[in-house]
Amino acid sequence: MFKKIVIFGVGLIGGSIALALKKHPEAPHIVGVGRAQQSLQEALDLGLIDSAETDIASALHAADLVIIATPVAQTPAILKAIRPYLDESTIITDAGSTKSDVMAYARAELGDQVNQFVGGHPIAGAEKSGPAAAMADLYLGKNVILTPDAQTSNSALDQVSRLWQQCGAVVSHMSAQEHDSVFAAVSHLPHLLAFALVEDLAKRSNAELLFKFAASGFRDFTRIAGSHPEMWRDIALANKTALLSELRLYQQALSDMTALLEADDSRALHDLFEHASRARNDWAKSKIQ
Ligand SMILES: NC(=O)C1=CN([C@@H]2O[C@H](COP(=O)(O)OP(=O)(O)OC[C@H]3O[C@@H](n4cnc5c(N)ncnc54)[C@H](O)[C@@H]3O)[C@@H](O)[C@H]2O)C=CC1
Ligand SMILES: O=C(O)C(=O)Cc1ccc(O)cc1
Repeated sequence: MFKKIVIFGVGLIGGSIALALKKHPEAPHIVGVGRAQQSLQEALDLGLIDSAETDIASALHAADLVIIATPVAQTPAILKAIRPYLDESTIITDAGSTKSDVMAYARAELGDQVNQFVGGHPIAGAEKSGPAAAMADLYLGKNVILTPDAQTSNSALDQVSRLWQQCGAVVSHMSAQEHDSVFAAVSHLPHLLAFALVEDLAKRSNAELLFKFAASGFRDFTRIAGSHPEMWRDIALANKTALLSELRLYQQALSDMTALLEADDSRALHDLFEHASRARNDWAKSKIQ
């Protein structure tokens, strides 16, 4: 178990790591470093962290792990700021939703200490953000992807794996590039579609009427459009190439569906819905087991 952990960004993701670790008998001392004094104070009041620091040198003194859980575009500045205070055994990891950008930032900012960096991404979260949204059981049974490369130290990788296992998660490894192409399809694209649909309706002159009668299907499809704007701006820009390719595939799927509807192709529409419905139900069943 780590003895002193510094978390940059004590919101939903960083705060949930802190709460999960606090359930262990030998819980580490957890220091929070934040951008907004108010949310750091909230994290202290909620008992997510043991102390709050604004001074990076004191925050990092004798720290054995640094976790970056901020929007991904904050990563290079944080790595630059901590570099002078890292000793040779301090491990650095992150929880960002994109990984090629983060791995490149680590190579650019950490120099010969890049082997101490382990890229990570918990596949668990919510449309809610901030310290008050943190949950001790957020990671129970959930996947965490780590993206080691040829330079990553095995010992750092093992220790970060164990940290996530202590939070109840199931750890897998992938290259950063594979990670970004998988999550462009199953996470980043759906979030953009939800934002696009809500925005399209919200801009219409009869938006009030539309929202008044929208029901559970709309709620399910658009829940994630309530997510944090800065976080999603950063994810979209960081994973732009993979996301643009998913958007093009989706546009083609919409064009194909439009053509079927225009042609009143009842049989093809039914087959498409049947195939998609079976795939969705099989996926949901496989998640319950
Ligand atoms: N929300 C989700 O469901 C998931 C989010 N992630 C990733 O985790 C990261 C954090 O997301 P959340 O916890 O949801 O966001 P959040 O908004 O709940 O928390 C982020 C915290 O970082 C702080 N912050 C921002 N810039 C900072 C800086 N330069 N230095 C120190 N603190 C700073 C903010 O004040 C905030 O308290 C993001 O990179 C996101 O892509 C990963 C998996 C799931
Ligand atoms: O709210 C939801 O259902 C999510 O999908 C949360 C989420 C958001 C970003 C991630 O990188 C991983 C999980």
